[in-house]
Amino acid sequence: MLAIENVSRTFSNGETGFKNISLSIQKGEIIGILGTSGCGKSTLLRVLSGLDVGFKGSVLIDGEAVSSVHEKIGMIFQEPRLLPWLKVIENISFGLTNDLNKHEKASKYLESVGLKGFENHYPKDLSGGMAQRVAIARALVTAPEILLLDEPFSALDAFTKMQLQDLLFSIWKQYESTILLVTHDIDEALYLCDRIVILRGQPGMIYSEIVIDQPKPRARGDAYLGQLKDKIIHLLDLSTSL
Ligand SMILES: Nc1ncnc2c1ncn2[C@@H]1O[C@H](COP(=O)(O)OP(=O)(O)OP(=O)(O)O)[C@@H](O)[C@H]1O
Repeated sequence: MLAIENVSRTFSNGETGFKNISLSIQKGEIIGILGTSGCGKSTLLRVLSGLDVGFKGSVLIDGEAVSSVHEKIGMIFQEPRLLPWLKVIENISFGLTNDLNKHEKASKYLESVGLKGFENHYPKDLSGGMAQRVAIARALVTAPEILLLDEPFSALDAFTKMQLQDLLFSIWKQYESTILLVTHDIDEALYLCDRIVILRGQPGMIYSEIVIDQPKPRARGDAYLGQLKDKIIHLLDLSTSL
């Protein structure tokens, strides 16, 4: 379980990324974080990942405080961030320094993201969607219990995006990962998440939380999800009066 208790992050220049965030996330839950630009979503993920430890409050994984990068956490960013001089398989196994089975493990996750046969390609020879699949495999190879995703599909075309959303769903089913998904895409959050947390303000605070009590996999374009989308647009204060 991931417990976030009254966490705030203020930077040395006095800027506050977000404040007073408390959330309790159960194993296997998929939580969406939605909020307009600048409300602190990326800052929150950096804090949860252990990359940014200058926060107030507490972040606990299974009761243990996060105070540095944590082996139970895997992170996926908007861009794949692959090492261009390494082959696909080497990019995936990069974090498994002393693991004798690193090649086998990397091959397994390469296959789970649908890239069998691309082991020896270099990042420059991959499409954006393929590169992001490699980034997903690289995050999975250390078998993290919690996956933090920061707008992972926002740079991709609509079709690739849908394919990778389905890939994320199948990974969640297979590995029972706990997932925190920061996204600007309300449809994506409604398609994948059990709960959506809405941040508002600058600094961002939790404004609302919506539970999506619909079994997964869900149908894209479902009428009930459409109603929830309208509600979320309202909660985010995005609707314009014409
Ligand atoms: N290292 C930093 N130093 C100072 N201020 C920062 C730093 N990182 C983030 N901020 C500030 O914290 C606030 C939240 O930024 P953050 O990038 O987390 O927002 P976001 O919700 O992820 O935005 P977006 O949706 O545009 O990616 C912003 O006002 C930003 O300027």
